[in-house]
Amino acid sequence: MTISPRSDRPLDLICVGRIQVDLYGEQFGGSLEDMRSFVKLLGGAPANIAVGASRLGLNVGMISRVGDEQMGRFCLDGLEREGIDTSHILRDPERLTSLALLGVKDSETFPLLYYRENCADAALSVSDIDGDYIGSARAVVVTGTLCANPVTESACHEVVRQARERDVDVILDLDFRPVLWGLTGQDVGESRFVSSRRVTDALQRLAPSCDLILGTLEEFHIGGGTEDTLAAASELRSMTDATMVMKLGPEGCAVIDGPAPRRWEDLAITPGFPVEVVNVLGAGDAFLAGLLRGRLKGEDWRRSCRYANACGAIVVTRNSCAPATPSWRELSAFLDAAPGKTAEIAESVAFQRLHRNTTGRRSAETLALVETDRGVAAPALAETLADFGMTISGTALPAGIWGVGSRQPWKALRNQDGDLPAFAHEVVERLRQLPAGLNVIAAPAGADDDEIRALVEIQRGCMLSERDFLVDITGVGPDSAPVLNALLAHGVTPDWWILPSGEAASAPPMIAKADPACFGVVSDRTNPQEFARLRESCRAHSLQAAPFVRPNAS
Ligand SMILES: Nc1ncnc2c1ncn2[C@@H]1O[C@H](COP(=O)(O)OP(=O)(O)O)[C@@H](O)[C@H]1O
Ligand SMILES: O=C(O)C[C@@H](O)[C@H](O)C(=O)COP(=O)(O)O
Repeated sequence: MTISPRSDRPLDLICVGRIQVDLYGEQFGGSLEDMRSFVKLLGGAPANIAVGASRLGLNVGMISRVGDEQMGRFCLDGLEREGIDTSHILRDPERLTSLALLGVKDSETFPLLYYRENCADAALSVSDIDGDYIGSARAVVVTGTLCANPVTESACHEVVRQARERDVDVILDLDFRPVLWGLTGQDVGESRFVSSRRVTDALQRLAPSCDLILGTLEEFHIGGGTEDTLAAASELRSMTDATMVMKLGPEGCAVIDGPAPRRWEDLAITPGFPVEVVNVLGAGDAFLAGLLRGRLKGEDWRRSCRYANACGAIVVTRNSCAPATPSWRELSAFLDAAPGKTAEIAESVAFQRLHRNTTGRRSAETLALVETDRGVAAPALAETLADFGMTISGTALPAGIWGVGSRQPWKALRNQDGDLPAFAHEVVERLRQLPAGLNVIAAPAGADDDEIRALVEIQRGCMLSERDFLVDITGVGPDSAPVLNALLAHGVTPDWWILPSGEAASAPPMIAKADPACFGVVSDRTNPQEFARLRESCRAHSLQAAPFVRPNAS
């Protein structure tokens, strides 16, 4: 694959093909029949690749279709929040967005059940392909599954034709899912290989037009039409000059840039990173994102393969696909780990927070905190606040909003039942049941043992339910610095700190030192000079500064 010098093009990459909702089983160790609850995530291999590449700093767009309904909007919204250009994803008024149900049955079985009958992305057709859009990118990714139906196969060939005409690199992820070709029963969607001449022929029609072809061993077998891996590579080589990359699971990967090797010993393998496997689904998509981050930013194959292996390894340690893919900061931290320490790093809380706080997050501009007292939250106000955090009492409020803390209720609650950590535990349970978009503010009275334990517990709950956690120490008295220090020292590391304006400017160095993944500081901006000092101090420590909004001030 040559690196296109056309860096003037607005997009680095366009991914073409399925966008779907992944419904991920939340219980480990059961079959899909026994699964009791599912979490809804963005999915579909090309969408996963797009998310991964965007998180690593590439400019990415997609060509596909989603249904013009709630699930389609969920996918578009997710892609947009990841910074992906969705201008060429059609909203199909007649078809539904596809779904996949996934789970972890045991350490080697990851059931996958597709709901794709007449789905929106399987109707992507030639007339949806805009040559100028393709020409705005340096590379396009197509996947073998596009060839599984005649409509998307024609669209795929049109993408490739337009790309060739416009000097855009063509990347083919062989991506073989036998069930999507009707080669297995619906109940074994996870099956990775069934020999089929029809599939081999379809992939071989694409191969000559590609610059880069990727696949697992099974995917090379189907692409080459033989289960002898080296013979398959040689067969593909006889019809394409593309660089070929073989994904080898935990072993890493191999690049075949010239003639196919005759012996295994001649394969140039870049070794993988040892990690504890939770779920292998999505590894290949993250792998390709990492590989492209390397190649499209001018790195050599060796380094690009290291990026790719690291991305794949990180994803297998997590129980999701697109949401699990790492940011550039995460990938860099993983690569900096001492040899033999990668498994430890991947599992550390600090690494998980770095992931959370460097992926798909809101910026200070969109974080508004409204100060309100207990009882003030009228339904209308509550509705406006649905997306933001509130300091409110621990009781249910109108419009389904439920928060934690506020100065006196925090204390009152402890006095009421005498056990603050137990209350915090209850909060964690409740958080799982609340809709996305509600964040949590806790306002401790100080930093005693009970409070610290409660804050750490709620922090864990926020992480699990993907909510921002804010700790408000504006009420702790005139000098909040010792409280801030004590909380940080005991592992209270919220996404945002809410600090009194007079002292806020001195806090960022302390926070950044103890918790480099912190998102920022929220403070009152009634004194513009103090707020400006805070902003400056935050900027110097890679933190954001966000203002309070007072309800009567807007
Ligand atoms: N168990 C593992 N340990 C470490 N890295 C892995 C593991 N499984 C996969 N990877 C990484 O992810 C890449 C893709 O995984 P693989 O299972 O080969 O492909 P796919 O997900 O497409 O089936 C591998 O080449 C490797 O870099
Ligand atoms: O696109 C699919 O086939 C399923 C995806 O939604 C899911 O995210 C996934 O399983 C991707 O896994 P991979 O093909 O193993 O990378």
